[in-house]
Amino acid sequence: MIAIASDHGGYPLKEHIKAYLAAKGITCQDFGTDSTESCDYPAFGKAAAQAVASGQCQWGIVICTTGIGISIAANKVRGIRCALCGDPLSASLTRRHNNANMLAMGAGIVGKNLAENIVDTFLNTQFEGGRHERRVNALMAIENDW
Ligand SMILES: O=C[C@H](O)[C@H](O)[C@H](O)COP(=O)(O)O
Repeated sequence: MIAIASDHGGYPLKEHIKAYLAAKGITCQDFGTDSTESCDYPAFGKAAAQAVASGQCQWGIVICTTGIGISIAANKVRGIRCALCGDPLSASLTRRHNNANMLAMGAGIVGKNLAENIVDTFLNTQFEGGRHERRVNALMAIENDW
């Protein structure tokens, strides 16, 4: 199960990715928004991130116009490593090195075909562990410093 969310700027791409994944038999739990009517991205990024952090969903995908605001929102939730990716190599490396559990994309930055490629790469790439595990552990420990 994949948590998916967007603001108005990401809504059309969210709907496209949902349909794309559904055609592959992958189900998304949609945390909104439900139209292109103007809304505020923090609540939607937070809702999808909480679903991932709680274990309700394995992965999260969040989309706004740039991908920046909604990725910041998701990364405010404890346990989340949300990577903003605009290309498949970044999607691959953030899974291999950062063990990212959420993907953010900018609907104004990537087209539908590129977004599909980024999503496929993200979902099909494994964490490498090793030296990266030490770094990810140190990254998450920052949450306990404050
Ligand atoms: O980081 C923020 C997102 O890209 C938003 O989608 C964007 O700021 C929305 O802007 P507007 O209200 O002008 O559509």
